[in-house]
Amino acid sequence: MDHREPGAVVAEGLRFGYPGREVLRGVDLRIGAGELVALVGLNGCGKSTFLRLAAGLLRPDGGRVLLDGEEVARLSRRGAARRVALLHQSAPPVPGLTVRQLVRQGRYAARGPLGMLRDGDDAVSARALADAGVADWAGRPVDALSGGERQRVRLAMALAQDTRTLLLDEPTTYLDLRHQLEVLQTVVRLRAERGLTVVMVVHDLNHAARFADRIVALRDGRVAADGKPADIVTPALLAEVLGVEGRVAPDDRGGWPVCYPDHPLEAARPLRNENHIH
Ligand SMILES: Nc1ncnc2c1ncn2[C@@H]1O[C@H](COP(=O)(O)OP(=O)(O)OP(=O)(O)O)[C@@H](O)[C@H]1O
Repeated sequence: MDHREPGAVVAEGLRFGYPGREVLRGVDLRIGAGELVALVGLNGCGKSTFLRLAAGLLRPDGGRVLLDGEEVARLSRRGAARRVALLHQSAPPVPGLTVRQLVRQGRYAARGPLGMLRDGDDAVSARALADAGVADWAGRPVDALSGGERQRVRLAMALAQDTRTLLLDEPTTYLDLRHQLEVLQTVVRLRAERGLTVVMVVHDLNHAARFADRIVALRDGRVAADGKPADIVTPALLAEVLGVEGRVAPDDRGGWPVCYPDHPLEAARPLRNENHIH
């Protein structure tokens, strides 16, 4: 795996804290170009913080993140936004702004120095609207859409950046089951068609196990487990990383592991091995 390839994401000894709260305590992770990785862990374990560091929106306190072999913290905002797009749960939309207008904002990094739209911008925006399944709402104000509809518009906005790397922070939040599957299948398809690298935070371990090539679990500010779903989705992962007692069995058609969570544990069980539980 060449970690200087376009699309590769590497974290080395990554540390970050908010005032009075240490969140990441040394994350080491190497994601090759074209991988589809699910990031899992308890609420507050630092998944969104990791994505924000990888997108260059936060600066590490220690260590670094490399995109295509270049240190993100040294890139300009625009330079980072040409390499990586982040879908996150952002602030409420500007009143009256239409879906088309919002999605075109995703093109800002690709524009010239005076913010001029370039040839092809409209085509890229239109393709992003179609890929996210929101083309029919292009003329509607974003603030008049439901939570689930807005979430798909956020996906379109991230796709409009047309980057090799996509970071998706809970892309299925607010979506009904059908649209959760539709978005995840779209992500899988785009990864296959365009060779995208995708890192997505998902809370549903069954979605992670079915759609991702690899699952990375964070706990206590570090990578607690990292591997193929079939290798690492076990009752131990449920107990030690997600704080749940449960069972795991292979899907009878696809073979991927399916979790049956039974009870929350009082606290996540101590890690059996300091580094990796698989
Ligand atoms: N802007 C901030 N200022 C201070 N603390 C913050 C800030 N953003 C996040 N935190 C804290 O940092 C920790 C990690 O937050 P983060 O959002 O990265 O977690 P997460 O794993 O994405 O959680 P969730 O699953 O709930 O989305 C949490 O304890 C959170 O309260």
